[in-house]
Amino acid sequence: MNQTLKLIYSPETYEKITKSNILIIGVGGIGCELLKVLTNSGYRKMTILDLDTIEATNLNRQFYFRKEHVGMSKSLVGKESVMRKHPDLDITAIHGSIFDEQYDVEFYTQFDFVLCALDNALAREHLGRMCLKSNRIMIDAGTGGFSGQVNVIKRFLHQCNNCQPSKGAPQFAVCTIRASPSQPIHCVTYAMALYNLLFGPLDESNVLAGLLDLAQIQSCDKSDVELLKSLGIRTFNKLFYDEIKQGLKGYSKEEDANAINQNKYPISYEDGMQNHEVYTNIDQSKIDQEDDKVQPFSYYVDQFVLNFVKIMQTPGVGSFKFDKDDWDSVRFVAATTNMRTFNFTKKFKNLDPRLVEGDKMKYLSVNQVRSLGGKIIPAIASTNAIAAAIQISEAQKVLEERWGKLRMNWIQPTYEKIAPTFLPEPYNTCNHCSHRNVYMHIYCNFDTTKFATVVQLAKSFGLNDYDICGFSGTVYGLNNKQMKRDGCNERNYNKILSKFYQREKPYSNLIYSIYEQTSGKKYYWQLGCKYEFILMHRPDVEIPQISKKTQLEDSFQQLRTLRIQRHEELNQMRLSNLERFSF
Ligand SMILES: Nc1ncnc2c1ncn2[C@@H]1O[C@H](COP(=O)(O)OP(=O)(O)OP(=O)(O)O)[C@@H](O)[C@H]1O
Ligand SMILES: [Zn+2]
Repeated sequence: MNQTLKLIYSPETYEKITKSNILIIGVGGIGCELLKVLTNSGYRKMTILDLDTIEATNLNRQFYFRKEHVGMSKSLVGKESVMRKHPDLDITAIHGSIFDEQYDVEFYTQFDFVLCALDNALAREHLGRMCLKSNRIMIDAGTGGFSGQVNVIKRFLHQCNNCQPSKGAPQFAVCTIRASPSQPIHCVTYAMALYNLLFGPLDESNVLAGLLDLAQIQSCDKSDVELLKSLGIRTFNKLFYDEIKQGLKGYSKEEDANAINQNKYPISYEDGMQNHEVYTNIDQSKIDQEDDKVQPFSYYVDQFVLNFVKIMQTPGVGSFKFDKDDWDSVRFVAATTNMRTFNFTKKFKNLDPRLVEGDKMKYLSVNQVRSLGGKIIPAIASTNAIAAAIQISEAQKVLEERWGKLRMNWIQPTYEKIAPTFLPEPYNTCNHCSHRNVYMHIYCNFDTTKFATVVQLAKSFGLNDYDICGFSGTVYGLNNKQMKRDGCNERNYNKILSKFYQREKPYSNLIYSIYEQTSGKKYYWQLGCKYEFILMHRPDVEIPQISKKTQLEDSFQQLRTLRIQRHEELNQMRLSNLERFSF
């Protein structure tokens, strides 16, 4: 036993630490700090997962990465760097997204707990749900500037991140031109850096430095509008067509380049302008109001070049910095943001952006871009270090099973302190983590009951849109398009329930859940508008039995009331969310 650690931990705790197997999601600012502290605190076995590659902008605080690593996988380089110092550790590095299907409930159950070091709400929510489903404790951290928060979620004990929809405008850590932008904010950051590069002073640290031949752009005759326009078009094609087509610079690893290639869509100025007539009706005298709307795609293609010309002709060009009160710069940045979004929009089908509803990435209006651009705040390395240290101290409580000692911790710059507070209990109508979401228990013999019986049962409850889920995912989805298309429903209909659990006999605590969904739309599901029935294995019960039969009517009454309340809340929330973002 390491002598220093012996002074810190009791022998029992030390043993638990050395034997634990943990999952770390995100190897960014907080993730690197976590790795450092964990590996110096006796933890030996861990899996680290990150989807991204290293950017030049990460180097100032993500200290496991060096200049020569730019373009390489964060998790793989992270592992290599740590193992150089601690060669005997057992670290698995995964270059992938937690949204990937293979990271199912079964994947999570191999770990003792999960440390979350993510930078976006969508991924965090997903992780939260997976931890709830797999009954794994999630220790989550987030920072923004000098503020931060560390939160612990143990199922049924603490509020989950669906309990209360987040209020207030989110802020973003200094972001970055990410190799694979997954949120509008990443595209906005790129666009702002591009503005500063093209029209600002020479700045070696600009993350896009070296991307364009600036000498040619800056030395051109600014009174020649036609020349400026052709330069604008050439710049457009270079950025959004050539660069994207070639594969991103710095991708040394072949598989990275391939993975990215599949999700990239080059767009040339000429193609982008194809539907140009769509927007010629826009009343230029009401351009301010037009800035509130998401315009057709070609509008932004045109705006890129128009504003390029305009800015190039503005006296003082060469010393500009993105300013959210300067409308030419805002419109240029909005146009760039949307082009970049196009480049990385995965399911793009049509030039009209309004047809890509439901896609994670959508186009933004000029005003939305302006508002996002104003909210970017810098990432501070020491805040990340504090957050990671708190996470690890909470982790120790988890291993020691001191549940009552777990805390929500606020890092508050104003008061120069870390404020631990009690973790709130589950919101009693939360359909994800509250006990109340389990409205009924149904006992049946998994070895004899078929999914057909469960389907009949669900029908008799009056459910008309539901999924039956086992530990490792959906087995039967009544309206699940993919399951229907792949013939899964048909195939599974006559199978017995134990079919999906055969590796795990005896199945004493295995369950299936029936989730009712009030709408197939993703945001409803995310906000918890679903009702849950739990099927449990009882070898002696041949005909499925409902455990709380007498409360059946009550349960439905509750469901109905909840449904009405939820719909009202949802509608309000959805509207205000949609106004802010178009995720
Ligand atoms: N779905 C996901 N799956 C896996 N990792 C993710 C996912 N979403 C985000 N991440 C990772 O979480 C990490 C968050 O780290 P951090 O907040 O430091 O962001 P960053 O992109 O490295 O830096 P910046 O502050 O410049 O945005 C990133 O490395 C990012 O790749
Ligand atoms: Zn909850």
